[in-house]
Amino acid sequence: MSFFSVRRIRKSYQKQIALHDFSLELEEGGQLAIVGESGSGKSTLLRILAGLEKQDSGEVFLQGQKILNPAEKLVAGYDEIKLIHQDYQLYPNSTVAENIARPLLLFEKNYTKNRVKSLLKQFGLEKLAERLPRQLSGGQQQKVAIAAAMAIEPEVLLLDEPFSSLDTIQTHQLIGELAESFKKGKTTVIFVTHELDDALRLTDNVLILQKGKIIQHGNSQFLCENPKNQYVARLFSPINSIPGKENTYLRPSDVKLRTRGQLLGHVVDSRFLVHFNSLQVRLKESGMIWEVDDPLRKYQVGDRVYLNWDAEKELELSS
Ligand SMILES: Nc1ncnc2c1ncn2[C@@H]1O[C@H](COP(=O)(O)OP(=O)(O)OP(=O)(O)O)[C@@H](O)[C@H]1O
Repeated sequence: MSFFSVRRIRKSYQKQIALHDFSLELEEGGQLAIVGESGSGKSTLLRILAGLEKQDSGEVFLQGQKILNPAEKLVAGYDEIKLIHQDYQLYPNSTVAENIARPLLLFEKNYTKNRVKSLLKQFGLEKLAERLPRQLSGGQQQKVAIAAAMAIEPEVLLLDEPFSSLDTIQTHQLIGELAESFKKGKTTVIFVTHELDDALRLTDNVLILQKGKIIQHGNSQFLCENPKNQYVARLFSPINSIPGKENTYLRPSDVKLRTRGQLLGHVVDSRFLVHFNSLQVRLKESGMIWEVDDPLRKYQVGDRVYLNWDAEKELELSS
């Protein structure tokens, strides 16, 4: 049996199925990102994994020990499994160091002092130790919340989109920093998010959840090259439907712009992006709009272009 083992979890709310037969194995120190759209069952799953919500069937084991749900245990939850979400509250009148020390109140003083010192270092919070939460940025507050959750050295850390209040730049920076500190501490982490980009900044081990079901599990290259359905494909880029070929699509980067060839169209819009111009091309025959990358920034609105591609780049995708 692996370190953290989730077997055939099912959960419904009234008639709504939130999770179908969810199973997972994770090794000690392993990291997994679960990507799913809103309502796909991510929060429900994490609450069940933490022993904070009762599943209809299925079991969770940590190091071979069964995680009991609230119907089976007097005090719900476990110190070994910490769940952090966006609304995690810091104590407003306690400093950063005191917030991190809070969960350690019953521990020996010297141990607490050393543990807080080591967490401040691990999370790069040493210079902020004496500040109050209101004197910190949103990202710094999140880091303190995560450091406090790790004070009692949980075996598993569950992160439920804890960064949604931050902007993209802050989120990416924070995830990068956390990824480093998790590696140092060898923490087993499950991170749920609806943003693939955020997931990949933490780990290349990604599981895609849709309507409570596991759709695909793999690394980013595998998922990008072999998407199981349109949702997985669209996590990486927009996709263009090929006229006359049902369920067959092309990524904008796989379309070649030429002066003659397969499909004729006109550029109707062009946007400057960092590595290429992104063109909107109206296809002459079907009237469809395709999104196409123009890496040489050659084409302008109004230009006539032929769109070509290699057959092996075609993606056959169910909805
Ligand atoms: N307490 C509840 N009572 C009834 N239905 C619920 C309850 N909690 C969740 N659901 C439903 O279960 C499904 C999964 O919800 P869940 O919150 O787990 O999804 P999620 O992927 O975390 O969504 P989000 O990204 O929006 O937080 C949704 O259809 C939701 O409406």
